[in-house]
Amino acid sequence: MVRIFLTGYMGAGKTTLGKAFARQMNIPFVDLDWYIEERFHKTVGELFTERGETGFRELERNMLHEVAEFENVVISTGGGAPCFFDNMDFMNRTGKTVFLDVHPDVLFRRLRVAKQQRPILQGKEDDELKAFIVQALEKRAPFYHQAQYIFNADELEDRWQIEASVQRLQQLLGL
Ligand SMILES: Nc1ncnc2c1ncn2[C@@H]1O[C@H](COP(=O)(O)OP(=O)(O)O)[C@@H](O)[C@H]1O
Ligand SMILES: O=C(O)C1=C[C@@H](OP(=O)(O)O)[C@@H](O)[C@H](O)C1
Ligand SMILES: [Mg+2]
Repeated sequence: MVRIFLTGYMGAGKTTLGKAFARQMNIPFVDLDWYIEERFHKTVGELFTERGETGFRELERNMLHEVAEFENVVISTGGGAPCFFDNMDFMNRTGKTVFLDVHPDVLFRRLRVAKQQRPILQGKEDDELKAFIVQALEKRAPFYHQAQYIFNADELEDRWQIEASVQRLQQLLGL
């Protein structure tokens, strides 16, 4: 039985790599944000607005516990999930955890064109976004570094890079 949790900052490629990796492994893929959106019939942005971040983090934890019941699955978590409650411990107990480590410059490049869907980043100008990413990474690093595996995910820009990353991840996990 394999249960793999992909963690890392927004834009690290958890969703992109998780999906491709699950396909290669021929097992189901669950993206925690998508799971939440389907369960609640609302976007992550709407849930943030309605419940505030505190309310979102509570339901995120509950949904994490729900998806961790699945067997033979690749789960991409939201970037904040490992940093609240005992979520990181919980994931380490129930599966293999991977931190997708990406250079802040790469995160910035990816996120400046994809910040709209991410409530925490909305409305930030480039300079502010860059500084915000660097600061947030510093705060979150102690949580991310509790993962059992660290994987460099700087190169996910096209189909070939994604495929190469999938192979590398399989090797890292010995699968
Ligand atoms: N197929 C792709 N080709 C090029 N860039 C992509 C592709 N998929 C994702 N990206 C870029 O990589 C970023 C990270 O994607 P995503 O998987 O959503 O990260 P995460 O789930 O960790 O937040 C995206 O915001 C986008 O900029
Ligand atoms: O880092 C965060 O706090 C968040 C990351 C998002 O997921 P992605 O990392 O998949 O963008 C999503 O859960 C929410 O917008 C909050
Ligand atoms: Mg994602």
